[in-house]
Amino acid sequence: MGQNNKIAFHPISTLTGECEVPGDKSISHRAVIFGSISKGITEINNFLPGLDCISTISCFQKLGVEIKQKTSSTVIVKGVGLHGLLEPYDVLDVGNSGTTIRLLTGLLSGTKFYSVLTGDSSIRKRPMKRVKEPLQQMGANLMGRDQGNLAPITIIGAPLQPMHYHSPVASAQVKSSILLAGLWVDGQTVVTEPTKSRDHTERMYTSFGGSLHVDGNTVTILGGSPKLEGQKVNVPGDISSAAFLMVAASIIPNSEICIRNVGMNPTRSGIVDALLAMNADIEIINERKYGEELVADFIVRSSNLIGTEISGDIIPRLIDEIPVLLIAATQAKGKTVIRDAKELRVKETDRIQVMHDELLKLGVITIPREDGMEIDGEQEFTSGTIYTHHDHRIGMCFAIAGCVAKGPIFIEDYDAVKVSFPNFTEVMNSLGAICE
Ligand SMILES: O=C(O)C1=C[C@@H](OP(=O)(O)O)[C@@H](O)[C@H](O)C1
Ligand SMILES: C=C(OP(=O)(O)O)C(=O)O
Repeated sequence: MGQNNKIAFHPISTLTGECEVPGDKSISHRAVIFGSISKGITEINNFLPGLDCISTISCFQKLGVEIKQKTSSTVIVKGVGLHGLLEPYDVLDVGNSGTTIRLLTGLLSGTKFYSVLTGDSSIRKRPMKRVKEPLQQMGANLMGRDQGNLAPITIIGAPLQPMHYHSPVASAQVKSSILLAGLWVDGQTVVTEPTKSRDHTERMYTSFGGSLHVDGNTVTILGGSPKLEGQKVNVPGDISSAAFLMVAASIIPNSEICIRNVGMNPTRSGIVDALLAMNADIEIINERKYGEELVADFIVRSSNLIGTEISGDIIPRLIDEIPVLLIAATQAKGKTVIRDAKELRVKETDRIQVMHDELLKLGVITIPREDGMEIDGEQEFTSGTIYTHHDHRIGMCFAIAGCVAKGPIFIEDYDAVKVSFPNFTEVMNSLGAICE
């Protein structure tokens, strides 16, 4: 492990200032995807230059799309149209990105060519059955390890049929994978979810000129190779990245920060609701439309948090923020209970187990459950060393913990944060964090 792959976050007495977080990861992926399958130029501003989104760019370059990063966060895509994608000359490597592998499996299922998708050791453990089964029902010809349930996934493009899929999980990756496959279908593709998951695919498809119908938790798309046109996409700041700063300002005493231009899509804003339920001091100002999305500025001040229960329909609206909510819960008065969040077990890591194990290294006790966790508040972090298991969100959780610990927290494999928040250290430093 290189020297700069381990870092220490030290306790601090205040977090103050103004900042922005980088562009939304989910929206950045989709802007590259829709830009590639549209005709004409797509300009993406405030693109997230995180490793996951760079993986999406590199996959589409191998599929014959010209994509240039004018600056790290300004991307120009020369769209080739759905039928202009070319058989890739090599295996498509999605790196650490679950979104890329699930969405591309759907999109590539309807081509006329052969392609193979793989990724890092975490990706090769993550379930692909959730997209493989519905896509096979549509006629997709997919193979992979463990009877097609694990990457590497081989796709032999095939004609696809209309389908109404009732998804057992509320997953935007499953929904989007099927909808992207549905673009090839002569007829309707319908997806119904148990609870509504993030709807960035639906919003962006519409802004590129596609038409679909949303009725509650059901989305219907009329395929047959729609005519999509390149667009200018302005990506809002990622609320999942802002979540780390919101929790930090809430638990570090004497803090007041302003985070500008944060995405406030209602299918993503569960973190705000959960923190408000915990008595956080969050002021939401300048709420405004931002293309198809909503953004706002957040003022967050320190507060005396109280424990809460987080379960049910809110879970898909804050699934990636649960690890950092656990950090907030350690500093709250009373118990916090997380339920209905079994999905955490199939993310970059098993985030229930990893949070339990790494918190324990710092003297914080939790009770892991199959679908969540129980955690008592008013627990102190001792100084110590934790390991990210190459999960970006785990790394950032413990950076925040270090700010309120009794002594420094050392984070091994810290580079993982580059997956979604490449300038996390710089932003934290600008607000007064001490790390080295
Ligand atoms: O579609 C997306 O961009 C994402 C969907 C979510 O995963 P699931 O669809 O598996 O819930 C989320 O955890 C992931 O970070 C990004
Ligand atoms: C789960 C995540 O992403 P993905 O599924 O795209 O790897 C995440 O960013 O927390």
